[in-house]
Amino acid sequence: MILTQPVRKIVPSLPKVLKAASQHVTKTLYIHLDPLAKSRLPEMKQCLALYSHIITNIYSSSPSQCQGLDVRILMAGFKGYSEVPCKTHFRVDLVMFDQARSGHELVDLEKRYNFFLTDSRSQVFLFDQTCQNDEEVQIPQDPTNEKANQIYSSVVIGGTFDCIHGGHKILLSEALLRCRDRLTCGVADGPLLKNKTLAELIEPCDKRISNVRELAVDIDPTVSYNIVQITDPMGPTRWDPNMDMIVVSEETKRGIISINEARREAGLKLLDGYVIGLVNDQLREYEEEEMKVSASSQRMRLLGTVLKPIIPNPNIASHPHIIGLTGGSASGKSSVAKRFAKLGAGVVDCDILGHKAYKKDTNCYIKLIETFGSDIVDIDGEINRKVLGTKVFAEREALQTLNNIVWPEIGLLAKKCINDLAAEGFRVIILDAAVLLDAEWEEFCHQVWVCIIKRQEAIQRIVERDGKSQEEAERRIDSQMSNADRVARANVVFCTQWSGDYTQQQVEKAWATLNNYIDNAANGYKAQL
Ligand SMILES: CC(=O)SCCNC(=O)CCNC(=O)[C@H](O)C(C)(C)COP(=O)(O)OP(=O)(O)OC[C@H]1O[C@@H](n2cnc3c(N)ncnc32)[C@H](O)[C@@H]1OP(=O)(O)O
Repeated sequence: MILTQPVRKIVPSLPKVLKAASQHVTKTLYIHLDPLAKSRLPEMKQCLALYSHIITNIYSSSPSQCQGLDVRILMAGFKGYSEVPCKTHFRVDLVMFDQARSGHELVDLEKRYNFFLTDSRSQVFLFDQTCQNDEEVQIPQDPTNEKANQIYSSVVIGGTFDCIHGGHKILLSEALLRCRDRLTCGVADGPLLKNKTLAELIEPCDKRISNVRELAVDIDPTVSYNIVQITDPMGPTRWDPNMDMIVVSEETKRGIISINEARREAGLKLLDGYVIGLVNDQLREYEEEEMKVSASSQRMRLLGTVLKPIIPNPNIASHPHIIGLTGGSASGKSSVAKRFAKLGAGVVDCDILGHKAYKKDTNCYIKLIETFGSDIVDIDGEINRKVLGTKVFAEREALQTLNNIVWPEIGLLAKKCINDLAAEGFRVIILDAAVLLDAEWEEFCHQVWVCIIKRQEAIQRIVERDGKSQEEAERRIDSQMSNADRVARANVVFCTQWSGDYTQQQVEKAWATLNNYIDNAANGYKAQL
């Protein structure tokens, strides 16, 4: 979409222009500022503040006006190059103008923007003289950002850049607006991610670096990029002499002081700082999510959605649909299974089957006593799980021996339960198994769903629920597979860290998607017949 109206009128008209434009787009909406829109502007200094204002407004209102679209503002128009963005990363199918033009102006515009298009030659004029009655926006003055109006050779930014959102795009654009030659971008990794919400869902650093690069080069191919992994908060600002200015958010502005202290000590030029405000999240529905646009909230919204494509399992019948539900100790797996049961799923609790597997006088029972000694037998003649647990959780090999004895038996019992539930008419069966992935029971399932919880929270739950000491709880968690490894094998992830309502909405989201998936698979099958 080409913004052609005078720049001072762009902001007031944004909600309706963005909404109208988004009706024509399914994936990416590029926004370009026509150079003529800049006519009658005062001096350049004030322009930068106005451009920041326009960019911030577009990115903060686009989530609600252009839901689901990847909105990208091309920097060329704001930096005074009219023809740079002719090679956008994604193909441009349609050119839109924010207002209708007449006569020679139209011919001129058409000529100028034909370069955007590849094979299709469509154009749309969104409004007939959109903003005649709209007020002109006043150029915002920001006394806290003294350096807001300067252009620098080398600019630096930093962040995690997970689930790229409007806040990241504002940070990047504000930096590019003031950057002439080189932009350094530090992408946080390793210890910097330790305390992040749902850190297991953060994309690998390589992927985040390539996402930032792809976006940055797309919106501004005129500068050179130095996009690097950082594992401490200062990254290359600690030693790189070729840096002039840093753009930070309200939350990280104190970082400028420590960076400049380190640079002073190293005898390096101090950095000027430019601070951008935090953007409110217009899509926020739950109080558990942050007020500002944040990757943490974006990750929270991934819970209950399909993160890894579902690959049909040829080893099992397509009906009933079997979900392997697993998670670390105290991850809330069984409570999630109960929620699915209420929605209509059949649940096979492998923990209960485990008890059944070594009931008195069964084969497993005899083998366990032979292997672990008669002291695991309680006065009632049954296996004392606490005693057995103490033996096996203290030693990896002993646990492996126990698993080798009981898993085949639990597996047989689970298959029988699945068949019984299918005969009762359940079309979805949840196989609730604590160590499903260790046992490689994915082969019995159509999908794997995983519950995760922060390590600290799991430890606290084990201490409170099972009466274990802090050390015992830590040992139990550390002896299990990590959340990151579980997530890597999961189609859907849940987290019970917040309120019951927040867990319930994850469960309902997953249930709705699953039922759609099963219906579509069934329809596809019928269509093939
Ligand atoms: C493939 C499967 O997932 S089958 C279901 C899991 N069961 C098994 O693997 C059978 C072997 N385990 C057992 O017999 C028992 O768990 C025992 C004897 C080791 C301990 O019994 P208990 O003291 O009653 O503890 P409990 O059964 O509640 O297990 C405690 C935690 O250990 C974990 N755990 C259970 N079995 C195993 C195992 N084989 N390997 C590693 N961790 C395990 C679970 O995460 C469980 O945590 P949770 O209840 O918070 O989810």
